[in-house]
Amino acid sequence: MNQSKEQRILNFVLQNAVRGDPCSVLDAIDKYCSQKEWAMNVGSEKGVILDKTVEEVSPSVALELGTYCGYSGVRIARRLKEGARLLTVEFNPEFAAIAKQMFEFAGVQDKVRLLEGPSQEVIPQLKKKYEVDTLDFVFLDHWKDRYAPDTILLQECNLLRKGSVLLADNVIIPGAPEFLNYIRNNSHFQCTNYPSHLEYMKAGDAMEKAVFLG
Ligand SMILES: Cc1ncnc2c1ncn2[C@@H]1O[C@H](/C=C/CNC(=O)c2cc(-c3ccc(F)cc3)cc(O)c2O)[C@@H](O)[C@H]1O
Ligand SMILES: [Mg+2]
Repeated sequence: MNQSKEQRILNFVLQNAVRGDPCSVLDAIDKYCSQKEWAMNVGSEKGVILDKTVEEVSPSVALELGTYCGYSGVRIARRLKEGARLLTVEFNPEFAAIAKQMFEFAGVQDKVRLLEGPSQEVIPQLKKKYEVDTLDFVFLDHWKDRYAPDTILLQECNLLRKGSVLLADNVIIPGAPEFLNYIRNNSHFQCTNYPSHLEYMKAGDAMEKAVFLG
């Protein structure tokens, strides 16, 4: 059976990056996906916005929705302080297996826990099953029509506290209009838009940051 694109990305990392060096893993993925096969990693340009937000928040507990191959999970984990952890949610078993190998090769596996399943099932389990009190940072990069319902679910599950930061990818391409409409018209959130470009392309994209005001 011929390999998937995601398997080819992982193989390129295993053959071209340095084990235990997260930056070399990110560089290898960006090199492969800009030169060989496009893939929906947040990429290096929007990745800098993600880096800066993680550094600014300095989260103890971070959540990512939509692990895919693990690119943004590695990007976030490499910036986490000692003892901090990233919970990342992925419902596609093949992608989850790829991402786990990506985290191990990058050497961030002790900071990252991959939770397999749909976000709408995993989020209500975070407090009891995964011992989460509240989330300091949430990166939304899964199906775009899930951003709004999952933001509502996070609130219903009391997982956000005053100052929790949400960062959403792709609010221009593919777009998340329902999410933008919800979050920008909600007095409990302070929103900031960060214009950028679609990963590995010239087309315009943007990220949206939303700080929960409690
Ligand atoms: C409810 C639920 N629960 C758990 N895992 C879930 C989940 N919903 C999705 N997932 C998982 O997350 C990833 C999905 C990511 C979706 N991202 C995009 O669709 C995306 C698309 C583009 C894009 C831009 C221009 C184009 F022409 C084509 C595509 C760029 C991007 O950056 C994207 O993120 C994928 O790994 C999927 O299995
Ligand atoms: Mg994305």
